[in-house]
Amino acid sequence: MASHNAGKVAENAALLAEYGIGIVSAKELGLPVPEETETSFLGNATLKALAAARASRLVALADDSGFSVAALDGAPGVHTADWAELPGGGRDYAAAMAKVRDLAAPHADRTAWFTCALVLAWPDGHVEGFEGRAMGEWVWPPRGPGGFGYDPMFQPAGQALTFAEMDKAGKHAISHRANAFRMLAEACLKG
Ligand SMILES: O=c1nc[nH]c2c1ncn2[C@H]1C[C@H](O)[C@@H](COP(=O)(O)OP(=O)(O)OP(=O)(O)O)O1
Ligand SMILES: [Mg+2]
Repeated sequence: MASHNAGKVAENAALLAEYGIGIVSAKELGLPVPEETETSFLGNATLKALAAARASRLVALADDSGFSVAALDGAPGVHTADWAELPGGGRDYAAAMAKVRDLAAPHADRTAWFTCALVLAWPDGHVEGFEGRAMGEWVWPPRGPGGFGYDPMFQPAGQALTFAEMDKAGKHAISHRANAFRMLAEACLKG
């Protein structure tokens, strides 16, 4: 798993476990954190998957994902992690969520969504990519202890709970990550 984010690694591990596939993370293998220089989720996922596959000589799965607000023209989008980054290293998601809220609050439209691009890469350079979304609204104040990242400020369409208030199965039933994973499983894991 070409990721250094424990929340993501856990969610993808649970999705893969249903197919009897175990993972080792790039962090556990001591692989470097690649610079995410592309302008799309699929572009950055491809770059991360290829870097890990070539370095580990294993099939690698990368997950590039982010939070988007309609009133902010899709920001933070591919820069979602950057908005949480602290100058001295580490991340502050409470501050990142507050920044989104401050910029979005003047706008009546509260539409928001998560995107997840999953890319599988083989050591020979072959790649397969899939993108999923979860539509909903941003809410304030943030609610819930579960999930990770921006989950406490996202309420999926038709739901009363935020992603952070749902249990793992509840988030997986409708998440951007599970939606992308369903396509990946259909194309690469079944049969
Ligand atoms: O389900 C989610 N629920 C809440 N927040 C989420 C979710 N999925 C992604 N996110 C946030 C975390 C991070 O701020 C950014 C992804 O950034 P992104 O570069 O793809 O991941 P990352 O740097 O955390 O780990 P890595 O690149 O090593 O896989 O969006
Ligand atoms: Mg990243």
